[in-house]
Amino acid sequence: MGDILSDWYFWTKSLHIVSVIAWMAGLFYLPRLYVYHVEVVGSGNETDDLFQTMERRLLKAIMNPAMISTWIFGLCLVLTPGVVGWDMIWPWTKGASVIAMTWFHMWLAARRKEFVSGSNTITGRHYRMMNEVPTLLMLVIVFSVVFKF
Ligand code: HEM
Repeated sequence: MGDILSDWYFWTKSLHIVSVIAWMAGLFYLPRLYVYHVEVVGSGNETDDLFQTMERRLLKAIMNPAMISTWIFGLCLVLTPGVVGWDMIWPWTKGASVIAMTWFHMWLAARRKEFVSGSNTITGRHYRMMNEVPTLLMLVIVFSVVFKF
């Protein structure tokens, strides 16, 4: 198993990074859609339906598969011999941040259901603030994997 993962290391890492790019694109864009949905569109009109369609497709067709493949290739990298040293700090800061990023994804998915039922109570300002969460986590993750402190 270890030998196979070592042979495939460059493939796994490339596919991990491609998946991360797709996931992050959605994590940055979906809260922006929510800001416009709350502040400009409102609920119970044709544009509301259009935004709900865009939000559903972004989450289901791009973000969910991208999150799953980021985790699969990321865990393959964790299992590749010599990649992670658990006595270092970086795997722990990265691990905590990817768990937080996954929580943020689930939080966005739960908010989408509120738009569907017309029961959203969160303000545009709150969504703007939440929009900074993936940026902060991305900084911790990238500095962790590159500096490997
Ligand atoms: C979802 C769970 C994740 C796991 C289990 C995971 C795990 C890993 C591991 C073990 C490596 C290998 C480091 C090496 O080859 O030395 C890696 C590389 C990398 N990860 Fe992740 N990762 C995850 C999510 C993320 C996320 C969300 C991002 C970006 C926001 C990210 C960005 C990167 C980058 C840029 C690299 C390449 C670093 C380099 O080669 O210098 N990962 N990941």
